[in-house]
Amino acid sequence: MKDKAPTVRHLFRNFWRIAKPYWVSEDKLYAWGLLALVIGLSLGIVYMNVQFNSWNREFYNTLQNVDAVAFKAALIKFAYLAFAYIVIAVHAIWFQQMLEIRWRKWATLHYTQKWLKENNFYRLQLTDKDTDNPDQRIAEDVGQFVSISLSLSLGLLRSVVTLVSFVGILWTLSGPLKFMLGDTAVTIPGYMVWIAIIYALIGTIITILLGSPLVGLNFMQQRYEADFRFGLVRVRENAESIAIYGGAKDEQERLGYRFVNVVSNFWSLMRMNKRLTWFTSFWGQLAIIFPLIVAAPRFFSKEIQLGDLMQINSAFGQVYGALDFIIGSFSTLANWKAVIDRLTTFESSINSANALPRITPKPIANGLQLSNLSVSKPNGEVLLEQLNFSLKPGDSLLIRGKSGSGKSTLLRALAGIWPYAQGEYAVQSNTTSLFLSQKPYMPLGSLRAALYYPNDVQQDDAQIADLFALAGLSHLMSRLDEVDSWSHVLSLGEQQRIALLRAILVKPDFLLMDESTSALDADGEARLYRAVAETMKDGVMISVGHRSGLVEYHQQVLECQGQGKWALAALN
Ligand SMILES: Nc1ncnc2c1ncn2[C@@H]1O[C@H](COP(=O)(O)OP(=O)(O)OP(=O)(O)O)[C@@H](O)[C@H]1O
Repeated sequence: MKDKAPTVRHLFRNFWRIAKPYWVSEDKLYAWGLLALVIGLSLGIVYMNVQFNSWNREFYNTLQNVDAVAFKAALIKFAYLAFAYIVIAVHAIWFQQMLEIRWRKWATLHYTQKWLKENNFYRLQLTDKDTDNPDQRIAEDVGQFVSISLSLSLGLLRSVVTLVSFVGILWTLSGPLKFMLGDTAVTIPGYMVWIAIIYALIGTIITILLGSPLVGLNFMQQRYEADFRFGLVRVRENAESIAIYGGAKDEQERLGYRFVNVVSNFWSLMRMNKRLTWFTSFWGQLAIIFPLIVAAPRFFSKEIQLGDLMQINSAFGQVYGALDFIIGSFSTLANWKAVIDRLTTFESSINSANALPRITPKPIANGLQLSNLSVSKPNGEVLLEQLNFSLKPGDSLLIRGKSGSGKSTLLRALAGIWPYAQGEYAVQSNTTSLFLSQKPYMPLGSLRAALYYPNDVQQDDAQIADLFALAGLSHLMSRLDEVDSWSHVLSLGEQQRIALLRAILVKPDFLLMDESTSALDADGEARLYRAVAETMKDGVMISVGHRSGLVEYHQQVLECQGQGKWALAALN
């Protein structure tokens, strides 16, 4: 686990690297079209604000002139303006959210595919040093990235356009400020504009100084939250083992440690936010009254009317509001940077997982053939050195040896998922293979789906009934289409029997079994092995197992002797 946020110098380059795939994807016409629409509506809102601003002058002048007719007309005008504003504002949000969900949908699919592609999710566990909790990256960060990117960029655009529009208005309205500096007469044209800029600049600088620690703290908060959640998920997934060990107290402590991080980091966030809010609220409140104070002398000297004063006030508010955008969204900006950092790390972790070597099997006419294949641990320690053997359809091999000698790892290499292997591996092309591990995988869904996983479900109930009878699972026949969490409901032995039946139903060309009958009694194992061996009589069957009973179903044995050594012998 890393302890501090990575420093991403090229924030915008990283942003574009993450964002670009969508904006050049097959959805690009829709994406750019919606963006143009949202930009148009945002500009419409600025236009309406300009209208409201000049309405201010008209309206307040009717009050100063005590003109009831003009007052009524101004109210009617307000109703039109307000209606148009509401329609534009509603649709601006609507289309922005439409763009947001399309982009998120696309990006989530993109990341899920990238993560699942070519076993990257598995390889990530082997290489992963930087990326914690890929599930959170995909489920939360992608959504946040899209939503913050849109709101920030559109907010920025709106602020710039507001600024450009209202600086002109404020310049014209505010008039020059004239005063004497010693003997010299000084004139500052459009002085309210300068005041607004200085006011916002001071605010921004102080906010940046106060708010900068928020970037790192937000990053760490997300990480601690995810670590804590992961801890809870582990307890749920290993509920039985923890209960049997009586490990609840220990787990409570572990979860407590993880949650302490969540709480203490949150306190730091609170302190930073408090410091920041003291200032931003003070500055925001001052902004309401400040322009009135600064412009009041010209009102009292009758240079401007009440309407002008109010219009100046509203224009100052717009200019300051636009400049204030960065101030107000400082924590969002910090959050955005943190999300980009996390997605960038995730993306590069997937890339490095993807870049791990792959052993690409060469095609041969039939069976499989290993020539000088060496299998190692991730740290380079050799488990099996220069393996040479070949198996033809109808052959079967039993792999034995002491614990830790590399039996499972060899099966992983043969299944094509272990990256740390060198040498030649040739295999018949266009074949199907099935890997059964000691703890079979039961997908979420019906028992029937689990039985055929990962192939298409068939409806051959007569065959399933025969197989269930053979495996002693007839009591499950009536629950075939029931959806349940089968990995928790079924005993390990039952799950292993389901997995073996899967091999019979799927009838692969290559069957790799890693102690997949370890939880069965000797009789059950013999019955099922016989049926599996019969199914595999035209395929290749490779088993890892310790039990002597397994010898009967295999023709050859590979003894893994540790430190790279091995020996191959014929059985029977
Ligand atoms: N993902 C991994 N990362 C690091 N080391 C690993 C990984 N997987 C396996 N190893 C190491 O490789 C060695 C061989 O493991 P493997 O599971 O192949 O042994 P095995 O012979 O099948 O043992 P057992 O009979 O106990 O199942 C072990 O020392 C193990 O710690």
